[in-house]
Amino acid sequence: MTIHTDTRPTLNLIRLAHGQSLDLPAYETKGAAGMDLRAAVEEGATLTIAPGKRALVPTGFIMEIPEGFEAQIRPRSGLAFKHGITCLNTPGTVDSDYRGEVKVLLINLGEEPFDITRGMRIAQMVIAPVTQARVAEIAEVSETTRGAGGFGSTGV
Ligand SMILES: O=c1ccn([C@H]2C[C@H](O)[C@@H](COP(=O)(O)OP(=O)(O)OP(=O)(O)O)O2)c(=O)[nH]1
Ligand SMILES: [Mg+2]
Repeated sequence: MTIHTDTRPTLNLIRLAHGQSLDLPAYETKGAAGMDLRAAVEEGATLTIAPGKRALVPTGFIMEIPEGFEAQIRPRSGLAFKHGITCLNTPGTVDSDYRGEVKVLLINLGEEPFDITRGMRIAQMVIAPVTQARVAEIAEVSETTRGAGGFGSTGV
């Protein structure tokens, strides 16, 4: 007998009033890393991002990320490639103790204005484990071959 147990962490989520009719964040394919996020702009309204401008786009939900995890808000490559639309703060960090509405900070790096309408899939959200470190102040750091070399020190 095979017992199938779903070991995935649970993302508890509440749809806000302006998110009620929207699909929940979802993995579009079986192996998708991210759940696509939908724009919770008003029905019939258009949020236009002019070239070079940015907008904080509501998703219409709040959530409880399980402790030990974070959510990363990342751009969708199709929007980036076709329209120059990306997340300004990518990857956006949603802390597990955040209880506000999840929002997506988009910027238009393209040459044309970009129109966002209700339900448009504007970004994706990856749930990932995080480690919190403790900080210990010390007098000296250990020696390594790299030392302080960085920013191209090994060649381009
Ligand atoms: O793309 C994002 C990034 C952040 N947030 C929310 C969740 C996150 O937990 C909170 C704070 O984000 P962050 O720590 O990146 O911003 P901050 O400028 O440091 O703000 P704060 O002082 O509130 O931490 O804002 C989003 O909804 N979307
Ligand atoms: Mg912060």
